[in-house]
Amino acid sequence: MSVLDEILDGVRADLAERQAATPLERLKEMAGSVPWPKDVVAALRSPGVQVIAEVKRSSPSKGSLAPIADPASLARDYSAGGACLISVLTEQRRFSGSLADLAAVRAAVDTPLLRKDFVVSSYQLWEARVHGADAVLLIVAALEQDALVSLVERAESLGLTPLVEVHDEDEVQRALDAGATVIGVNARNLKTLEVDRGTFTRLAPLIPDDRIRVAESGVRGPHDLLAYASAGADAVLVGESLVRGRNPREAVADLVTAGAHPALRDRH
Ligand SMILES: O=C(O)c1ccccc1NCC(=O)[C@H](O)[C@H](O)COP(=O)(O)O
Repeated sequence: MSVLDEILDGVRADLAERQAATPLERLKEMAGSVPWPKDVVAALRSPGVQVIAEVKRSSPSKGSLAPIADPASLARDYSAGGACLISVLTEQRRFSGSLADLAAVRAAVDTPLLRKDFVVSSYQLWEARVHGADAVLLIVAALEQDALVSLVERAESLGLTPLVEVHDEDEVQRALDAGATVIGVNARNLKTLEVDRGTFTRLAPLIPDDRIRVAESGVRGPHDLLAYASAGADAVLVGESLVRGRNPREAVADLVTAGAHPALRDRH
């Protein structure tokens, strides 16, 4: 069984428990008292290469990365450093995240938030809304095409921006067919878990200029942001190097400064 299939099995089991505890109708009522999500597309279209900073405690590829006892405090650092979007991993079994992390980060910062999880059901979109997300990750490899199309539409109807993640040429086409505006190319191969930054260079030209291209994984510092930028990235998504570094605010600020270089402005 692949790592993705293993993760998805766990996600479905945990989801069934949450659905039993909180019926969808209750979630819908709760969403009524949560502010409408922020415009993530506009934020990502700001001049320069934008930085998406991730709250990531552990991962299947590296195991434990950082304890992150206070995700709200880390998010405040990311926000102070100039992150355009904060990604909060909510998957529990392999990434040690939770919806409580998302809610805590929501209460701490005004920066737009991405719920980073393995979304297989519209129930998870409602959860994302209720816990304060503005965007949700949809992984093409985890979804049949009709499910992808329906989740993109449902996310947008709830005001959530879908970040549609791809790993190869076929998945780029599926993301485009599903009408995705924001497309993330993940350099981490879901079968081997190895990072190959060349994946972005190969796939970015297949994504039209009117979409937003996000380079995900493998950013160790400003040099990687600049390399992704020269291959066409409008934004980079960064986890490990920020949570393992000594000063997340400065690390984000260094990336933001690199992304704001005059040569990288007016890219949209
Ligand atoms: O990080 C993993 O090991 C992983 C394994 C299987 C599916 C997804 C995985 N990571 C999710 C991500 O996409 C990254 O957290 C994100 O792109 C940040 O990457 P990095 O900066 O390299 O931590």
